[in-house]
Amino acid sequence: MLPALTMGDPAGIGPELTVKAWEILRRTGDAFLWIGDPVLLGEAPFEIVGHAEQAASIFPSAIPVMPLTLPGSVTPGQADSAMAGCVIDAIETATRLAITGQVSAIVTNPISKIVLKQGGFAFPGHTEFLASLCGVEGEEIMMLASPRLRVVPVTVHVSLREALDSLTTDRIVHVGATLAEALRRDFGLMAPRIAVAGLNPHAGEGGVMGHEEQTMIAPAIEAMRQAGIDASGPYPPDTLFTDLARPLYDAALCMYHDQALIPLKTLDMASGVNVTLGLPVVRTSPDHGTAFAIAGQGKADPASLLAAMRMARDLGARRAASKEVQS
Ligand SMILES: NC(=O)C1=CN([C@@H]2O[C@H](COP(=O)(O)OP(=O)(O)OC[C@H]3O[C@@H](n4cnc5c(N)ncnc54)[C@H](O)[C@@H]3O)[C@@H](O)[C@H]2O)C=CC1
Ligand SMILES: NCC(=O)COP(=O)(O)O
Repeated sequence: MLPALTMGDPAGIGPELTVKAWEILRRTGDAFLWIGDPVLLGEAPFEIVGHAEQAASIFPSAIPVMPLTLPGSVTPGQADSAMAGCVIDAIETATRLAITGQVSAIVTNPISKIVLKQGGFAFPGHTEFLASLCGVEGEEIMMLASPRLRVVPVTVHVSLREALDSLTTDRIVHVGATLAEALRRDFGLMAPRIAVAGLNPHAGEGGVMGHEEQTMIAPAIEAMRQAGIDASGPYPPDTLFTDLARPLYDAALCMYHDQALIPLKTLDMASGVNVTLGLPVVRTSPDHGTAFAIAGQGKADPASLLAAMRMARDLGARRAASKEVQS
């Protein structure tokens, strides 16, 4: 089986990345099925398919497309909320194919959150939408993974103020437990080590710079340890991502979005992958966004999308193997 790749925002770099990824992957045989309006593929050869299983044999010579029709023309770099319905359609179709076992994974091209919101979309991003489509709202967890770092933010697409208000010991434990399970099952780490970041400067410095470490985070670490998870911390966030610290853990559990994503994108923007944990299906995505400013100019680097494809393949294979062992 092969993964389904969604078109993402039609005015972003998704279409260009799709063609660039196909040009590279057609030589290695790592096929994908693209879901979108073929008008976005420009001069690249494509072939319409009715079923995902037709895609593999087509892939060496053309991009296999499960077609959708955009409601109007697209100017690269010019976002248009009238496209939202079709963008959402692509995600829904990919999810249906994954849930019904017709594709091995969902790989998503970037969407613009503001454009979709203006188009009436009720979710902050793919992560939450996919959880809803899969019937596991609240279970979804965002991980960003690269060769040098894995990070998981406990709070995701909310303002910093809201993030602080919504952090609880229970939520930290829940996210930590899902992370530990995913590191074992999907990443093949038998005894994963989770480093938990503090929230405040110097991890609170014994309560002088904030109390959340003592009242909320340390109890969560203790609860995880009681459950057999190798969690440690809370560590001062400013030194948790240094070259010396990173080899000491397999994933960093962070308290908010930017605490997690800034170090990852600074270290590894080109090869970072966004993975949604807690879903019944595999979903990966490049770590970057729509990059409207460079769309349609031939400048977009497909490295992160290629890394997302590779990770989808590896995670899908590990999940399939673990299902076989269980049955
Ligand atoms: N998974 C998703 O669907 C994601 C969507 N977004 C959305 O993307 C939109 C734009 O977000 P920004 O914060 O501007 O981040 P961005 O990642 O789109 O762009 C940040 C900078 O990186 C450059 N860049 C990004 N990807 C590149 C690539 N493949 N090759 C060369 N240069 C690249 C851009 O030109 C820009 O200078 C927002 O609406 C955001 O919501 C952001 C992250 C993930
Ligand atoms: N900053 C990461 C991001 O925005 C990814 O969001 P999603 O669309 O994958 O939920």
